[in-house]
Amino acid sequence: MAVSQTIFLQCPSASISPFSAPPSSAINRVSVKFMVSCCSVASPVTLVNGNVDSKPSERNEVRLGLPSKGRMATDTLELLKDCQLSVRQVNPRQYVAEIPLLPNLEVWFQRPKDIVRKLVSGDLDLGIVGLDTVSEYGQGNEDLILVHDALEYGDCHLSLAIPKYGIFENINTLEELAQMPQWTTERPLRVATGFTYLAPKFMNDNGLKHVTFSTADGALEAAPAMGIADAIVDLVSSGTTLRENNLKEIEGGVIVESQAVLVASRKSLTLREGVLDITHEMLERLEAHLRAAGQFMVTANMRGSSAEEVAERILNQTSLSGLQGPTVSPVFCKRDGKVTADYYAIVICAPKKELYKSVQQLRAIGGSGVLISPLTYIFDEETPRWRQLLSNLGMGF
Ligand SMILES: Nc1ncnc2c1ncn2[C@@H]1O[C@H](COP(=O)(O)OP(=O)(O)OP(=O)(O)O)[C@@H](O)[C@H]1O
Ligand SMILES: O=P(O)(O)OC[C@H]1O[C@H](OP(=O)(O)OP(=O)(O)O)[C@H](O)[C@@H]1O
Ligand SMILES: [Mg+2]
Repeated sequence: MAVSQTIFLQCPSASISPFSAPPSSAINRVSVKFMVSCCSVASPVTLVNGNVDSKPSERNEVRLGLPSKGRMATDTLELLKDCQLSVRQVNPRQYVAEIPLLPNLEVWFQRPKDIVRKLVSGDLDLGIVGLDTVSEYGQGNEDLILVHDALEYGDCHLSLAIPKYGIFENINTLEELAQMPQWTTERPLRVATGFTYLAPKFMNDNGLKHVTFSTADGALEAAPAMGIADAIVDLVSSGTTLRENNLKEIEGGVIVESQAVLVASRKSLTLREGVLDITHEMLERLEAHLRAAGQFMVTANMRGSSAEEVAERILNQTSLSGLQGPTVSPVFCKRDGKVTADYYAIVICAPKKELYKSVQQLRAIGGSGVLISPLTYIFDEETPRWRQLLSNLGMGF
């Protein structure tokens, strides 16, 4: 079923029509009508995202969408490489690639918003993008499932920001902004944003009544100083751009906390052969890698009278207890013709952040020859996210 959202663009600034979201489960193809009302005649144009056919596309390959450019692109390829899922791309302008370790998988490089649109239209099965993009372009569509919701890069948040000066000087919360007497039907709060779904929805959900929106593709932070808008809704990560443009965030103004996520189409997971298996392998590798990324493996030698005695010394130190306690093994040598163990080799995992503290504690209890090595994976028992995914798909047990 095709669903339409009508956006009215006016010149010189645009105002987005009252936000009306279709029931999310009903969307499998989103068509957008732009009513261009700055010209003398309003002319509706219907655009369709992705597959124009109503049948699911017949293909045997599983398709993964990865960001083709922007700040997510390199980090995504790096993460996959760290999971031994290196992407082989013949040249940077070729948009299809492969992951040799996952046969039957095609990688398609796309702009992040197009990845989400193509998941919804059924032209992709899996994708890696920011949660902000999933929320904005997925519009709550129930066909989109977050397989991994925290890939630990691309951190930012979508936030409402207002000037630090003028009538906003003493406004520090969303509630205070909403209660300002200035906003009326004739003179609404003007918000500039590229997030034309989430921003109106947020304002609506929070009871801000007199609001209009204008949209632009970038450098939104300039809009208040240019007199085009009173406030902006945009992504913030370090906060530098807001600061440099004399803008501030306010309490209650965060719309989405975002980072990179692995997202899939429910239909693909349940109906397309091979999607679930590839998703399982990707999820296992991602989880095992991300767990390992925060830890180092530490080995050391320690003099002792028995493995238990050495273990006890280690366990008495809070930052040395490892994942499931330390591994302690005797180091044998021959003395006076007798095989004995005066030393024990110990292996622990130490959080990267506490590495130096761990080394100091090891030394303090007699550790020597301390070796530190990076970890590639920590595979635990079945990942909780896999169980959650199966139960979400109605396949749980
Ligand atoms: N400081 C940041 N600003 C914007 N996005 C960020 C930031 N930090 C992380 N991200 C994440 O990176 C994603 C891609 O942003 P980026 O600006 O690189 O590409 P884009 O917005 O698709 O392209 P363009 O800005 O050229 O339109 C965002 O959707 C968001 O999830
Ligand atoms: O909090 P900060 O670390 O300063 O980052 C936030 C800025 O980064 C993004 O812009 P981008 O660099 O993508 O440029 P754009 O406006 O052209 O999209 C975003 O739209 C903000 O403007
Ligand atoms: Mg950008």
